[in-house]
Amino acid sequence: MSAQSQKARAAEAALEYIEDGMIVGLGSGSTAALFVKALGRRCAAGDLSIKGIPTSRETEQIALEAGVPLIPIEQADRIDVAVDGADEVDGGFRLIKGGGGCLLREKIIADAADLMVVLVDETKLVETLGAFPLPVEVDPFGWTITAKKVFDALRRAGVERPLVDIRRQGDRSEPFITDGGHYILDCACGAIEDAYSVDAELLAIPGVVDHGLFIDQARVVIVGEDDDVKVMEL
Ligand SMILES: O=C[C@H](O)[C@H](O)[C@H](O)COP(=O)(O)O
Repeated sequence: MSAQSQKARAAEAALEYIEDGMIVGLGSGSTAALFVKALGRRCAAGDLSIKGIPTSRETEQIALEAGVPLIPIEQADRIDVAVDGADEVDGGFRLIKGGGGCLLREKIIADAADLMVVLVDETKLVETLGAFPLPVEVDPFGWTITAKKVFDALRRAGVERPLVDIRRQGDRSEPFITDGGHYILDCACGAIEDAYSVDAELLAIPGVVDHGLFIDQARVVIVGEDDDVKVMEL
């Protein structure tokens, strides 16, 4: 069975965490999109009354098409649950996110939510984070200087040979621009043994806006399998 159907199974299972009246953070990426569509079906059927806050323009569009009622984040005094995908998940529910460049808004919403639920297919489960390049969101001003500092920071945090590369888009001549107007540096680390050090080192660099390591945020991980779903709670 394909990763796509595992993702769809996880997306359906996440509906168990959604109750009437909730404010729901809507993650980004292909797995979160399946959840948003499933949520839209429940709303359209009149089974659920919720308000969603999207973590990206793309998710906003998907939610509008799916019929999920949205509110601007400024109107929310709390977020009950954030449901999102991930690029990697380790045994301590630490994540790498940002493969689609949405990490900053995803982290703002996950941090504000009472509960973060992560949806993945089996391929995303890892023993050690870092095979997936860590996305680091940076201000465009001085990004070449920031990139050197990111390299040094990763070395200090124990990554032996980091490769730091700016993400490009389109014909690959232009830098990829996030919804917040920033650039992304993709940092091939191989293995991240000490996520806390990487987090602290990167956040100490002035040009770094945020990075794709989500530590101590996910409390529920739903893994879509071929014939089932595995729900893991911390
Ligand atoms: O920026 C993108 C997000 O962090 C996604 O949630 C992450 O990349 C996983 O995406 P997908 O579900 O498409 O694998």
